[in-house]
Amino acid sequence: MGPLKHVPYYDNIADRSRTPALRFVSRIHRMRMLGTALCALPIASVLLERDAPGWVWTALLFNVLVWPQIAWLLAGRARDPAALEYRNLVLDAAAGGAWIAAIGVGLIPTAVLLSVLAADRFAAGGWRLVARALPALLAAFAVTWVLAGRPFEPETSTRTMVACLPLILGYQLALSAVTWRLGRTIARHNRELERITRTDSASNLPNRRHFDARAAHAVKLFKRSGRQAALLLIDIDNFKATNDRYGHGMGDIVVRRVGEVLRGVAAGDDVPARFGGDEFALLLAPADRERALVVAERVRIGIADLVFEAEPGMRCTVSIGLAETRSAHAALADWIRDVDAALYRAKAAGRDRVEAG
Ligand SMILES: Nc1nc2c(ncn2[C@@H]2O[C@H](COP(=O)(O)OP(=O)(O)OP(=O)(O)O)[C@@H](O)[C@H]2O)c(=O)[nH]1
Repeated sequence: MGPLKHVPYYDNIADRSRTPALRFVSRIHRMRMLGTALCALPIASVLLERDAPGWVWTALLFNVLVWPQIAWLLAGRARDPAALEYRNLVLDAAAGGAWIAAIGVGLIPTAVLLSVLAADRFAAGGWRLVARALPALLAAFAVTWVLAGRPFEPETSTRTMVACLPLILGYQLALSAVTWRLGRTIARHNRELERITRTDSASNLPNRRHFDARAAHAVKLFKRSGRQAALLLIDIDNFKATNDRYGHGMGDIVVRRVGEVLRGVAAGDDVPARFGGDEFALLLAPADRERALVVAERVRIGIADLVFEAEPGMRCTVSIGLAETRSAHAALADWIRDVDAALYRAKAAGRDRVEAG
């Protein structure tokens, strides 16, 4: 088994889909197998009519059965599988050009082959790939056409037209399905990316940027429609001492557990968030002072009651400042200033308490 370790990990077929580039190659591989098989039907129909020699049939079988596997292996082993697959797609186009010449430019199969070749290249690499593939297609067509004695038989028999149907119906549908699946994957990735950009990874809570946007919106809503909201700033008490005594790792666990308490307390449109460092925020919307005081007390007690398995003797308390929206708040910063002042009073009064501003 020694030499195996020199083989790239994606040499194992089951591993091929592990990178985006190889997923791309794998998608093209499946489409190539389907496409070449379906393209072969009208080509074979014309070759039968033209009584083509054995070596032409061998070339067709090679193109349908062997070439997709070679392309797949080459792309899988390449340093840059996607770049190699683009080259393979250009070779596919050249093969297409040669077959169009071999069938004497039969009108219907030529039109269908050209449309599939163009759509496929466009789906994989846009206009650039179409522009790269076109000269290869034309060159292969010209060489084959001259070598084959310039055959030109545009009429298409009924059988060849019927042989085009699976390509027209099946392949275009398969290509649409691939494009649709790709669109769904991109949409899912975008959602995940958006979630990551608004989440603080240590506490798994929305981050300051997201919080600021939601709190600023709450200020606007209050001005526009009088919808009351309340803001809590929650600061861990003596967190530096906790870090010094139990280690930074335990401090990180505290941050995560505080996040869990805030998430558990938040309801409806409330926004729990990591405000920064050892400070957290909870936007309650809608909320009057009464609800804010009740929720703040639940947060304070919830955190004071936390038990840490790794350090059963460790306790964590928080000081909380709160204020509801007021007409004096021209902007979010004014609201935060009020809440901060209340928090300062809670710290000054001995910590582990709630103060309303
Ligand atoms: N482990 C850990 N520590 C953090 C994190 N964020 C901030 N801290 C620490 O939190 C501590 C905050 O210290 P201070 O601002 O002095 O406040 P404090 O010690 O909590 O004291 P008071 O707020 O006055 O009760 C600093 O030592 C920071 O390094 C974090 O994500 N993980």
